[in-house]
Amino acid sequence: MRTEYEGQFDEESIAGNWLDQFATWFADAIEAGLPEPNAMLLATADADGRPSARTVLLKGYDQRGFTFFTNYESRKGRDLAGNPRASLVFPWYHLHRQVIVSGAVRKVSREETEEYFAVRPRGAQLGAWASPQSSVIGSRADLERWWEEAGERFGDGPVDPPPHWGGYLVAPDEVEFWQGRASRLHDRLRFRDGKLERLAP
Ligand SMILES: Cc1cc2nc3c(=O)[nH]c(=O)nc-3n(C[C@H](O)[C@H](O)[C@H](O)COP(=O)(O)O)c2cc1C
Ligand code: PXP
Repeated sequence: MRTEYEGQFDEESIAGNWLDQFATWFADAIEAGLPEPNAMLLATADADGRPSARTVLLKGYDQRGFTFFTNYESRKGRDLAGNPRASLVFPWYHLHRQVIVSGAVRKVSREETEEYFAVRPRGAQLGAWASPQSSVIGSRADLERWWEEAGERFGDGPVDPPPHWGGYLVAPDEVEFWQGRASRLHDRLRFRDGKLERLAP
């Protein structure tokens, strides 16, 4: 398999900062009808440097960075407790683009978690209570029973976020915008320390 990439991206056309450039490319990804344009790979490492990666959904971004929500006691949550740094990759292959972020990670405020949790479908809210994310469990039936039990506990009332569930903010040290080009001579432009740098492909 071999795909030749086409595109052009240069110091003239890139925005003056990572945030504006990300907003432009994210809008392009949505406009292009990519499946789950807000899906991003999240790489973490534990305190011994053992890496792991998985997909999470971007739920917000602004000058501070990129936000996603998860279980704080999951593998990624444990990794981030011991080593609060991460890398994100937006894999927009159909556009021959990727955006790569790396930076420090911190939890968002409880208010921000509550605000987001409130707009999730009730089934997913109960799922957050039911699932001991990343733990080995006995069966699918156990999981469904825990979900039913959570539903019974909350009855018809609102479901609060579990204490072990919430958002993380990845505050970027660097953000790379990668545009595929012919002959593997891709464009790689990176914002770091407020400076724009070009990297070899
Ligand atoms: C498209 C997609 C989006 C996902 N989004 C999230 C998410 O936003 N938060 C989350 O906790 N898990 C999400 N998951 C599940 C994770 O990939 C992963 O299985 C889970 O978080 C457990 O990861 P861990 O054991 O490495 O902590 C998503 C999976 C896919 C395929
Ligand atoms: N938590 C889990 C386990 C998920 O699988 C996902 C998305 O697949 C999410 C959280 C985040 O998405 P949402 O808040 O839209 O359910």
